[in-house]
Amino acid sequence: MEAGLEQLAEAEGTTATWLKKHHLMYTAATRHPLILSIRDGSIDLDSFKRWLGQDYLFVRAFVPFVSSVLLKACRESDNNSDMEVLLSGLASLNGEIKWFKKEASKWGVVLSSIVPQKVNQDYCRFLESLMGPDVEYTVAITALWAIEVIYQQSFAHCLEEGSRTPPELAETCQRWGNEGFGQYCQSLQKIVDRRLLRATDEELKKAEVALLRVLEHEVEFWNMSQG
Ligand SMILES: Cc1ncc(CNC=O)c(N)n1
Repeated sequence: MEAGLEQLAEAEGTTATWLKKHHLMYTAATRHPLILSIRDGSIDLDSFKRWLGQDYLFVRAFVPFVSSVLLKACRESDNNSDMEVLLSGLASLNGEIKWFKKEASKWGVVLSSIVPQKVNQDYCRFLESLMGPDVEYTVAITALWAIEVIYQQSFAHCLEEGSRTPPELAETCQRWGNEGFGQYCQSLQKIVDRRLLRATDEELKKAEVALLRVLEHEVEFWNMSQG
């Protein structure tokens, strides 16, 4: 039984093993009360607006982070297609920033006067800590995958059958819950698993720690938005 499970995990990749090992934290991040309240329609719209404003600032800080991972891929990757996956992710952030501006005006959220909260600053500082040339590509792309997959899993949950997501929030859920974004996350996960197969023990440890830090920051980010 034990060996069977381990073999399965190995066939699935290291990321799947880690998500099983840390499933409580993973569930805390992807099934947070704020997400569940979107899904059941009981969401407090002030929480949503707070999330919207703070997430806009986060995404602006996320652009240089994704660029730094792209730069590492160009320099360190053993596979040509990594660059294309990362470039598509970077390109989609252009539309995302435009979407935030449109969505903010729809809700009467004035983006120019949003002040980053401490939780958001801490998360952005964490991103910055992964941007230096001393951080391995494998570690940085593990964090990127984790950041993306948490949003994908969270918002896809709000689109599942039986969910009662308010129609005015459907577009938000679509943005990260759509199938194309799901495929992007899977592409990232495949890259991470491929890199982890060739990683040193030290890199493996650092990558797993990066995943855990992302999970913690994401839970804090939802908590902050909920107020
Ligand atoms: C806090 C947080 N985590 C992940 C994402 C998703 N990535 C890019 O949009 C996001 N927007 N915000």
